[in-house]
Amino acid sequence: MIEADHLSKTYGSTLAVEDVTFSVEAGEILGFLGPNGAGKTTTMRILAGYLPASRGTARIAGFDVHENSMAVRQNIGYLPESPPLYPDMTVEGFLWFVARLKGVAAGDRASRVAAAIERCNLEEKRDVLIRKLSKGFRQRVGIAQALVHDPPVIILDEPTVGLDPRQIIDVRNLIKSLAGDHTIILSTHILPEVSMTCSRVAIINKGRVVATDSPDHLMAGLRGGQGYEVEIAGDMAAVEPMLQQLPEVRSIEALSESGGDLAEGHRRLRVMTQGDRDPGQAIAATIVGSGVGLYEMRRIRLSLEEVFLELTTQEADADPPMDKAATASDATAAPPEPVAENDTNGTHHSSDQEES
Ligand SMILES: Nc1ncnc2c1ncn2[C@@H]1O[C@H](COP(=O)(O)OP(=O)(O)OP(=O)(O)O)[C@@H](O)[C@H]1O
Repeated sequence: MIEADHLSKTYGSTLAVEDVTFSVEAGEILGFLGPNGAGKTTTMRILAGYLPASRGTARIAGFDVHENSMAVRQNIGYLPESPPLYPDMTVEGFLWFVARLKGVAAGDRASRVAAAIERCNLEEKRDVLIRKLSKGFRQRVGIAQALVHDPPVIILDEPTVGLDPRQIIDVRNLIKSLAGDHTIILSTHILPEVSMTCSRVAIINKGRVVATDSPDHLMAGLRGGQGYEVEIAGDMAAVEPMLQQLPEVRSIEALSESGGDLAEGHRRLRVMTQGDRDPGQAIAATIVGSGVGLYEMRRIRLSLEEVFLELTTQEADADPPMDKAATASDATAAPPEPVAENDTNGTHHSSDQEES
């Protein structure tokens, strides 16, 4: 439904978007995630037909955004970073106005406006002037204007930016309720937004797409970003070489014992794994088989935030996770601190504005 094919955009000497390729299937919500200046808005504007690409092509519902920009505009609803609202119009008056602009047939306008108002929970604000609305309600009006002609594709540029936490939840729920009936792409720099709202995520950094996958797969698959944390009692030197023999074991790290709650003679290890097969059973059997006591074993994996940091920071590239050749005591290049699996949304204690 949305196809970006080797898109590039330069502004003078600035290469804002470079060779971006991805597609979004009908009914999906794709999160376009990246830090400030990554090229999100530029890509959204190209897809919406508001900005020509320097190279590459994009198609919406089969229409080329450059060659068929009018057809593309009929097929998309676009919410730019700052929604173009008329503050002295009422909510309903504005939506009627937009419906007319978008070419909704006169006989259909009343029902389309009513549907957009209902979908965005704007009934109680129908007759209120837009300038009197809170930021959260204005954002809903922005989404309602994107929906009013019932387009198959919706493009939302940072839809929750500047909203308070309650408003963010409302807008995310609204967006989720639109999936299925519509194909949605939303740009964001907020990690929890994609894990909560999107079925797939494309991570963009410095103009390039560095990964596209479901949030779960990204968290699970990147650089062997999953493994086990185990507590053993006994001789670590006896068990470590045996664990290293398992092909699914990528690295082993002895964790610091400063936690204080470890019994005498107990050690904690982090065993990071690789490949499709889950070696949990083999790890447990190896430990027990080596004559070492196994006291605790729990699955861990990288949070989406850690995946994002790995993909978008050069430091991560310069400082790769310890590989199998390294010894457990040589853990100077350990991977980022994983989180327990039952905290998969444990990305939220970041510096995201949402939390402030
Ligand atoms: N009109 C313009 N003229 C020159 N450079 C631009 C223009 N618009 C964007 N850029 C540059 O292109 C790059 C990508 O900008 P873009 O706005 O697409 O990123 P973004 O990911 O949306 O960032 P943000 O989250 O901060 O809005 C940045 O380096 C930006 O400075």
